[in-house]
Amino acid sequence: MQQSTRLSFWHLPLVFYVKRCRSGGTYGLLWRLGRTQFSCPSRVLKDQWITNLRTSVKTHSPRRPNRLLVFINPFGGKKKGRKIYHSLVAPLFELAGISSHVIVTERANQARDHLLKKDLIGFDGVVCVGGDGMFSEILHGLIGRAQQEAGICENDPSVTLQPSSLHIGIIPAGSTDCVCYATVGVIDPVTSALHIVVGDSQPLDVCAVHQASAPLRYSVSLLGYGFYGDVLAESEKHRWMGPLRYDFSGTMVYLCNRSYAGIVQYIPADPVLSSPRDRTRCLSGCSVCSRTDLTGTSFVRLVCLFASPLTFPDEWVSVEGRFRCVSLTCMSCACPRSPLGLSPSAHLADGTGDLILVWDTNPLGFLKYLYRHTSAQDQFDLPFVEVHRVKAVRFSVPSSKEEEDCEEIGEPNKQKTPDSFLCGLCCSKSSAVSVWNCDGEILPITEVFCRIHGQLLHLYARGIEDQALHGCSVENEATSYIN
Ligand SMILES: CCCCCCCCCCCCC/C=C/[C@@H](O)[C@H](CO)NC(=O)CCCCCCCCCCCCCCC
Ligand SMILES: Nc1ncnc2c1ncn2[C@@H]1O[C@H](COP(=O)(O)OP(=O)(O)OP(=O)(O)O)[C@@H](O)[C@H]1O
Ligand SMILES: [Ca+2]
Repeated sequence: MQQSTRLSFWHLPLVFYVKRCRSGGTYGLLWRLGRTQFSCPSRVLKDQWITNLRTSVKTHSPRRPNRLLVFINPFGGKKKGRKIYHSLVAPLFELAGISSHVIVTERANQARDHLLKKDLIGFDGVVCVGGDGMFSEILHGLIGRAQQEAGICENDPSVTLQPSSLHIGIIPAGSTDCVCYATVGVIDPVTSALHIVVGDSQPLDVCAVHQASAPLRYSVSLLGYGFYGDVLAESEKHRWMGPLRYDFSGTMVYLCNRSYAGIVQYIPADPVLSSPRDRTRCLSGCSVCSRTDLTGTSFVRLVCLFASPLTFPDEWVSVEGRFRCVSLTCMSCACPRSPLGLSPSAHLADGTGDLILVWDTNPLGFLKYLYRHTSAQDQFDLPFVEVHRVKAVRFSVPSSKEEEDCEEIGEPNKQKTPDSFLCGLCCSKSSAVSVWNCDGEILPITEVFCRIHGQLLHLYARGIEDQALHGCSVENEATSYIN
């Protein structure tokens, strides 16, 4: 059809562009393909128009991809990855002249292994069709590959990791799609595909999670111990429920009313630059992220501290007690379930993470904390919740002796709640330790050392757009055109 348009109406070239539309929420805009036809009195003038348009598109968006490697997880979310890609995304790539090599995965970790081992020459970026788990595979593959190529030992917490040269595009087709929501503002495959087409670039902080006896992991969204670890572990038993498994497991785990002992040590970030309670939001063009100085961390000190965190007590803050949950997030973690996220003022690319400590409390208090994630009410304005902007975190479990001592002296978090007020409903016994939820993957260990690496990844995105700044269809961007 496009071909016949081209032959019969050469004097009526079609220009495609992006138009913005409001989404249902306060932030985030949907992008749609707009088209406009104009008339040209002569072929010569039409050719001039086309040449000039092509040149200006190239100049204004130098990162537009030509060739993409696409991984589709056919089992993510509601199992619609393949359909979403072929019906909504592939036609846009074709229109924009992007060629793609598509791999529908047949097993978990296939995408990661491919990125670690196979030839990637000629690709400008990698597209992930799936959820946060699939994104995590791609993130591990690309970061691992970049370190291999640079000859860097990624397990060494003192080294500066090398960013990957390939951008990642996320086409949301998972259960939570937190990374997509927190970087684009909407869960919409067409919007995400158009951000890829125009070659947007959004840097992203990555948290390296070092464990003594297990391989290094990376996290960009939630690294959570306690409640979120337990919810994930429980939800794996109910995968067949699809996205609903999290609500079901969340309720079950909530009813178990667990808390866990822990020692949390952290290096605070510079409080002059920003604060997790400053009520700002990291939006497209964020000034905090663009001012980020990635050279500021003292790496020598970090490595010493990994070996023995008490070496430099002036930099490390240490707290100990019983926690409902300990969460570390490099971004807001906004998602449809929690539109402002776990830490609404967190920044995508400022080189810091937000450490949220929810001390043990009564069941109603914890419910209040959880419920506030669904509204604009401040979830940090509760006496048993603390939040700190940090550069590194170390978590360990006190020995039983230490734990007894801690209970005797009465820690800030004080009164011990009963182990479980509905014990037996979801668990046969309550465990002394939880697991970590690392972006939706279970880490069955307790002791971790985490370091935030600023802007280690780049996405085809531009951060959440503020609806107040961009009215519907006000600013448009050329995507492509057909003559
Ligand atoms: C009363 C309503 C409370 C609603 C509380 C909503 C809190 C939602 C916070 C979501 C934070 C998501 C962070 C993203 C993490 C991703 O890297 C990861 C991989 O996709 N997703 C999960 O681990 C998936 C984690 C999903 C956690 C869902 C927790 C649901 C809790 C429900 C508790 C209900 C209590 C009812 C009591 C009667
Ligand atoms: N072909 C496959 N078969 C089985 N598992 C796969 C396959 N391809 C990828 N996976 C794994 O499936 C896991 C979940 O996928 P994905 O993240 O896409 O969906 P989800 O879990 O429903 O969504 P979310 O992570 O957003 O909650 C990923 O950890 C990934 O490693
Ligand atoms: Ca950050």
